[in-house]
Amino acid sequence: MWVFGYGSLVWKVDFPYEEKILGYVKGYDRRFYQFSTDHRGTPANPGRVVTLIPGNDSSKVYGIAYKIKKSDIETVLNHLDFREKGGYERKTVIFYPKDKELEPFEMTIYLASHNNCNYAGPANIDAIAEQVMNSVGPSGPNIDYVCNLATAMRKLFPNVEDYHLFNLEEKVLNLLDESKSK
Ligand SMILES: N[C@@H](CCC(=O)N[C@@H](CS)C(=O)NCC(=O)O)C(=O)O
Repeated sequence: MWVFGYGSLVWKVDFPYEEKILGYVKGYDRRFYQFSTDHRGTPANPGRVVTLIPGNDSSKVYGIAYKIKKSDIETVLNHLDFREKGGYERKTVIFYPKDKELEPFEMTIYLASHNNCNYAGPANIDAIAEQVMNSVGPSGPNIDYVCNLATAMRKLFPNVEDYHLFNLEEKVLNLLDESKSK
């Protein structure tokens, strides 16, 4: 079994896997449109984390496909179902390896759709940055989530642009600098 990571599963891999492949899924865009009340925020002060929203024919979301050993599947799925309990559901998508020698194949993805209870939806990027700056949850500050993802994506896919992610990272880091200079 394969699982696709496009958010915290890119930089926080707390489950066993036997192989990983870089690549992308088509027809989606990665957006900070999901409230996090159990990892990067609280019910009273939710943070914002990523999900995937329908994009256009040229949309691609890059990430990592992890191959789960047969004997680990039940344990890993139980673990990820709990970790992603804040509104994510398992879906099946086609994964396109970055290595064109490899054929596309089906795999599992955790996706928070627009009708889940924690769906935050679109917002002004400055408002999202403010929310990130002011949110912390059981897994740590929301700013760490944004910066860890941006850093990991730059390292793994140095030639891939993700304006939404890197613009948010820049806004959040600017707010951090301003708060330090006060
Ligand atoms: N399904 C996404 C993960 C989305 C996500 O980041 N989920 C949050 C739940 S709010 C998470 O696991 N956070 C762990 C953390 O913030 O440390 C992926 O494929 O990477």
